[in-house]
Amino acid sequence: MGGRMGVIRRGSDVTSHVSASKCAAGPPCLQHFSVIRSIGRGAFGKVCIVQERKTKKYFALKYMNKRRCIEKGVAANVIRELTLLSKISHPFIVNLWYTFQ
Ligand SMILES: Nc1ncnc2c1ncn2[C@@H]1O[C@H](COP(=O)(O)OP(=O)(O)OP(=O)(O)O)[C@@H](O)[C@H]1O
Repeated sequence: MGGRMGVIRRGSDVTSHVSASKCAAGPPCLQHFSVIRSIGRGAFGKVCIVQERKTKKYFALKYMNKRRCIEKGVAANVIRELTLLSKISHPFIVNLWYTFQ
């Protein structure tokens, strides 16, 4: 997905996610998921439910336009959020499962 990055989260109400043959065994990428439907929108990204082709589990995928984040001066904030989420495990905070771009 050129110019965009995806963040895979697993939320309390969205639990479960592919494998396009070429990258089935590789690192997570958009081709590993089927997009089900849009569920939300934030200041710099959109969120949709996706299903992992291999496991059939559903996740919330947040995707954003990298150029727009840079132009608006929020890239550092996005990276800070990702860094924090990757270290946090709490029942009241969405868990970060994968990131890719
Ligand atoms: N894991 C999730 N499960 C269900 N819905 C979600 C999940 N993550 C995000 N959403 C929905 O998508 C919306 C946008 O989320 P997003 O994280 O992009 O923005 P935000 O945190 O609300 O605001 P900001 O853009 O300022 O960070 C949320 O308000 C929520 O409705």
